[in-house]
Amino acid sequence: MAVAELSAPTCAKQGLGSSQLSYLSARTSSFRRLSFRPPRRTHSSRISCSVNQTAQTPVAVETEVPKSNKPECFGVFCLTYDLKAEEETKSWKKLINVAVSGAAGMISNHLLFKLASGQVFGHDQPIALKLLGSERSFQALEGVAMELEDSLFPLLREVQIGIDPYEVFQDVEWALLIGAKPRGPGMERAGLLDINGQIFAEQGKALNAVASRNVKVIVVGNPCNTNALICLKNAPDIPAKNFHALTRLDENRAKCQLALKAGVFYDKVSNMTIWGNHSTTQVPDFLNARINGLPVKEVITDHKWLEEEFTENVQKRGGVLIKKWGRSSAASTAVSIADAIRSLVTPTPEGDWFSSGVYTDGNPYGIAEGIVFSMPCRSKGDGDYELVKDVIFDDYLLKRLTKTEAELLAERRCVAHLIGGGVAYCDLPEDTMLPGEM
Ligand SMILES: NC(=O)C1=CN([C@@H]2O[C@H](COP(=O)(O)OP(=O)(O)OC[C@H]3O[C@@H](n4cnc5c(N)ncnc54)[C@H](OP(=O)(O)O)[C@@H]3O)[C@@H](O)[C@H]2O)C=CC1
Ligand SMILES: O=C([O-])CC(=O)C(=O)O
Repeated sequence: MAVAELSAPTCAKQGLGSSQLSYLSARTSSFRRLSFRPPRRTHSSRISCSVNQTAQTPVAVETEVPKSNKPECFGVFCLTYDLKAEEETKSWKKLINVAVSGAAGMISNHLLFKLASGQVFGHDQPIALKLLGSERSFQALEGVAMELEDSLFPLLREVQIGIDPYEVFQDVEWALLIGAKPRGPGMERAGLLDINGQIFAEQGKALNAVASRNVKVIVVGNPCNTNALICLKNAPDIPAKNFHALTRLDENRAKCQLALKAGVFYDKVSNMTIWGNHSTTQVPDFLNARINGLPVKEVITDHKWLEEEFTENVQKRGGVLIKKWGRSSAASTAVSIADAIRSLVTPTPEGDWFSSGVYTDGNPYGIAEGIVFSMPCRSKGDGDYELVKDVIFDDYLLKRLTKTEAELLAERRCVAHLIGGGVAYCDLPEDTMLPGEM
């Protein structure tokens, strides 16, 4: 049976019972997933919805809301408008589909509103948000969708909520994978890797089956490097290069610390690389970074501070913040996800670069292949990136790189069963920690 026959809700009247319809739809989806994969839809067949009712003419909205062809639209987003006609008149770009997992979580609560406002993809870029939650979070997800409705963002054309990645990831061009289980008391890191690994293996398979062939994936849920590795290994039809683990928050933290020490505003700090794992072995590279265009070591002459205090402050910033806040960084993480996306969709300023955790195959630095490792990247603004070649290394940096590389190789051994690598063997270094675990 086709998706539309099974669950397409006749869209509820605005504000009346729409969330119940969406909820039922999502619940049936989770059953359907066992035996059915929905066929891929083409972009040209999609009719989109709008919240900006004054700026356009609805196709037919009177007392009865027309039937939507979207099986899992939410509330006001089920109203049917002819986006194409409007796009032409307003010279907007083609609608993009962006999936967000863990959409009812804290980071998403900041990020979704940035995405919908146009701050991230641009003010001429209409967007469809596809929110992935779970049975556990479904009500909260409805609450998020209601807040998005009430925000009246002109660029937000669709909101879908669901619990089945095979439906939510349909045709997505960006997948922001934030949802992950936090490490609980007494839980071994190997246990965390395994539990979250299962989530990212399933999501990789779903992306492989239904997402755009050129989908860009940013993995935020921890441990994000190895989760990204699991995800890409389970999505063999999508270029491995398209997968990122978020280390932009670490880059931003490092810039802030250097600016503080040098007594300059943080926009004067550039060329900041975070190497390696998003963990306490990460390496904030003060050898190649610059302040006001000068090497950091020329501006900050206290090299002991750079090697010890600065490095540790960045590595452990997440943990310190958790102690203060009682929860992990959410707002600044959302900002850094926005930064990471913008760095891929706008050209990198001449001479500068940004950090991202990317697949190491073919890297020019001699880092082991087959892992996801944060490295310096530059983009032409087309969603793709190149690794930066003109970086230098010294003994201190090389020693640190070896340590974070060893940690990622150990994490990879631990999840071998999830990446087609045979039997898992977990021998993680004892001091392996997420930034938030300090
Ligand atoms: N890379 C980085 O720089 C950073 C990464 N992080 C990581 O981002 C992730 C999300 O953080 P945040 O939004 O603050 O977390 P929240 O706890 O607010 O939300 C996490 C979401 O993950 C989902 N989840 C998936 N599986 C489970 C599970 N088994 N148990 C509980 N929740 C689960 C839940 O959504 P649902 O029920 O819908 O699945 C939940 O809403 C975490 O892994 C965190 O460590 C945080 C800061 C920085
Ligand atoms: O460990 C966490 O959840 C928080 C985290 O990654 C960070 O703050 O960098």
